[in-house]
Amino acid sequence: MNISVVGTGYVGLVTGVCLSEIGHRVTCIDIDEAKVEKMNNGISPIYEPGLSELMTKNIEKDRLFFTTDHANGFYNADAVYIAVGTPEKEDGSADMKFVKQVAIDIAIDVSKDTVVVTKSTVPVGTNDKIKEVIQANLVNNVRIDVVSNPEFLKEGSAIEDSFNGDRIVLGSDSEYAANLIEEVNKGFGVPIYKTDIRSAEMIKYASNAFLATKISFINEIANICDRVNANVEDVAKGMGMDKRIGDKFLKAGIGYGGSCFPKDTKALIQIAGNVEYDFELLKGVVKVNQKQQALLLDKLNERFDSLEGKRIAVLGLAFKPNTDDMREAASIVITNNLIEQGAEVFGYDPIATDNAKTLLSDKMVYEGSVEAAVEGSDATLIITEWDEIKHVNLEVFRSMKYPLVIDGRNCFSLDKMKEVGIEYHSVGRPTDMKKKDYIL
Ligand SMILES: NC(=O)c1ccc[n+]([C@@H]2O[C@H](COP(=O)([O-])OP(=O)(O)OC[C@H]3O[C@@H](n4cnc5c(N)ncnc54)[C@H](O)[C@@H]3O)[C@@H](O)[C@H]2O)c1
Ligand SMILES: O=c1ccn([C@@H]2O[C@H](COP(=O)(O)OP(=O)(O)O[C@H]3O[C@H](CO)[C@@H](O)[C@H](O)[C@H]3O)[C@@H](O)[C@H]2O)c(=O)[nH]1
Repeated sequence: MNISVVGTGYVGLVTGVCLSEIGHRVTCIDIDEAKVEKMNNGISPIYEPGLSELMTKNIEKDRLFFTTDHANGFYNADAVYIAVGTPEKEDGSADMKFVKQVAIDIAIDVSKDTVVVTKSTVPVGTNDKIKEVIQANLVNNVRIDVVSNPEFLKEGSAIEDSFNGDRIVLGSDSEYAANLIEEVNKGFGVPIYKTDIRSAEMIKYASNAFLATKISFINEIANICDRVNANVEDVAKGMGMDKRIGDKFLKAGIGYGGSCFPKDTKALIQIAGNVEYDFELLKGVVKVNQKQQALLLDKLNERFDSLEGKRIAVLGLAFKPNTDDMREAASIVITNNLIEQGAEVFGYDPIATDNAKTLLSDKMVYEGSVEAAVEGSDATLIITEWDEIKHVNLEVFRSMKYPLVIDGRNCFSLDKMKEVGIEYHSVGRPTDMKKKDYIL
């Protein structure tokens, strides 16, 4: 089929590339000229494992195109996918300005019967509004149906998730449109769940809120483990063996970041508030996450009287491994605070440094390797569990002024760190060693 995808961010580009991989003719549209020029030259504007290769392959097969021109991009489209951003507004609600603009673009430029498919995460009721806006501005005499098709991919494994997802959710009030989009997705071989529009929209928010709840829950348990000398990794393993609980998303650390959980939890609180419902549990989840992001700072401040003039190495800046995405990364809160306290901060990330430079303080120093960041530092903080960081030769920490590692992602074995003689603090795992016990 002929498909247009509007927005070529993490969701739009992955969607467009994967739809072309299963045989559709896909045109991706973006208003960002620099991005479109890059993509037309076969370069992916984002880092996502496997994306560049699939992109090049499908451009060469003549079934993947990029343009800034909506009319050209919509030409002959059987379906138009909306994949633009829905960022957080100041009050926590989702900003629909990009989605609204796309609805108007569709109304003006679509020239044949089309199914509009919303991939963006949008508040309950938005797809009905999208249809209203399109109908109110429609230039040509064409039929428009709407399908809510929320996206569940994770950054860093987006391609893998697209072909091996747990489900594809399609919400529509038109049987014809739902069946057409079911047909479009058949090539993914992922189970398809059809429902009404509002339930589909709610499935997305409820799923993200539930996953965020699991993370905040295990982080609270970790904080208690810290105080009672239990090991949260063993606790999570033992809990996860119960199939009703499941073993996923129980990794304790310094909280969730990224472009989705932080904004979607707040948006759901607003969605509930709009119908006078106080979502108390989710408010707690958000509060716990804010507290958790400061955990490494608390541990560091307990350890030093003052951070003034201290050299602190920060390993990992992206919000999670295998992505260059810095949105809502814990590194933002942590490095800003360190710099405010007068520390000199030396950061290293294998991929996200360019994006970090646009977001972090200009007092940050960026190094090209773990070794360079760590050397001569008073403390090393681990923020993102990149493989390169998890598998670093532990001897590297001996090049610090004093080998003190505070790990927000539980990357290293407690026994190994003790054996090598590194003062090591992690999240929810017992540390029985005092400073004097460490080999210098
Ligand atoms: N990032 C994720 O992992 C993820 C996963 C699932 C769902 N989502 C949801 O998907 C949506 C998109 O997220 P993202 O991270 O891909 O966003 P993004 O910010 O990375 O990309 C959005 C793109 O849309 C383009 N755009 C804006 N207005 C446009 C217009 N009128 N016409 C054409 N292009 C336009 C922007 O230039 C940008 O390239 C959001 O609602 C998000 O919540 C994101
Ligand atoms: O056990 C865990 C799992 C994750 N995280 C953190 O949670 C955040 C989000 O991680 P992840 O969910 O893997 O990445 P995202 O790309 O943000 O994906 C989430 O958000 C997307 C956007 O809505 C959804 O599509 C995905 O299904 C959902 O997992 C990151 O900061 C992780 O470090 C933890 O702290 N502990």
